[in-house]
Amino acid sequence: MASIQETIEALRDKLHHYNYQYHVLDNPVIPDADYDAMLHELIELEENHPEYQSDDSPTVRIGGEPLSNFVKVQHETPMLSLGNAFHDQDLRDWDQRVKNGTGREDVSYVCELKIDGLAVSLTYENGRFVRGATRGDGTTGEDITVNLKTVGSIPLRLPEDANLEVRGEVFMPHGSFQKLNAAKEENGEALFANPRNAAAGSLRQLDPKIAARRNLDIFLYSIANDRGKGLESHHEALEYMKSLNLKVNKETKKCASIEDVIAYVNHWAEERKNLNYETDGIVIKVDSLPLQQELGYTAKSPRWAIAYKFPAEEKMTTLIGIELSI
Ligand SMILES: CC(C)(CNC(=O)c1ccc(Oc2ccccc2)cc1)c1ccc2c(N)nc(N)nc2n1
Repeated sequence: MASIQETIEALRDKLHHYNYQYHVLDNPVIPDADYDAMLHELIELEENHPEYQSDDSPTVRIGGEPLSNFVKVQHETPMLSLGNAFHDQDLRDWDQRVKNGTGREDVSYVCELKIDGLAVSLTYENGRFVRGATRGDGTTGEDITVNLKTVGSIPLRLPEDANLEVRGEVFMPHGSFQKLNAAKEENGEALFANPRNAAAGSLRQLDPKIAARRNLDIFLYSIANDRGKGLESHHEALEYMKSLNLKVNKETKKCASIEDVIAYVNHWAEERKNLNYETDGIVIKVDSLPLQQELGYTAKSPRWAIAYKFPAEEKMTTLIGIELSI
């Protein structure tokens, strides 16, 4: 007969696994009703046995008590911004600067969709999610850990005791955005102008139970401190992140030349309308980490990365109002 503690631990492991399959692999392995039943069984067990409470239990995803304010967080590694490109030629000029800066002709790149959401930083200690923060001004952000714990695609524990900080973009998928605005319309409340504002507004809620209802999602795109992993390329870093159950966008692609990059950019300039989340460009990075180090940084952004910006679409105007809690 398993002890209460063994039962609780086994339930947690199973729920973490089902959560990963559903939110990261987009591959549900049990019906939602079964997941909910197991989650409520765990909630009850934890309530009756507070001595086994754990802050990386799947039950934290429903959100605890509201905060009175957000605590400021200093980023160990600054969250930098990106230089912009608007035309194919800008990308060729940047490629030439990269080649001049490294003395190499054979530079390969990684292309990533630029998600129109909110940049965040996630810190894992001994394989457990211990802190999540907004970008803020790049040096100081806000601790929104309790809200990020409600995002199903953010693992609360990793498959190994890794210590790392990763960066990514939290976003609200189109379907969730439409549902949220329909509910606000129903309640005569001000609508969100776009999914980015809806995601930012949801993460700025002091009550994590509201964030938990907003169906937020995340794509991770860099490791801020790959201590001791000895990774050679950005592509490897992304593979390592995937091996840790971290969600990396599947459209990310390695490109052998800037012409391949331009082909990828022009493909997604059209294709992005078929995605179920907003993008505002493509981020291109030199793949080799040693070449990234050689190129270094300007005051606010890396020389080894650039953002190709898609032309902004005209935005519909909406009433600006105080967001009540839905
Ligand atoms: C490339 C980087 C700017 C992240 N990298 C950093 O922020 C960063 C920060 C300090 C670094 O090293 C330093 C350490 C200490 C001091 C200065 C730099 C290295 C990278 C970036 C920014 C925005 C991105 C975005 N919206 N989408 C995708 N897909 N990728 C993105 N990538």
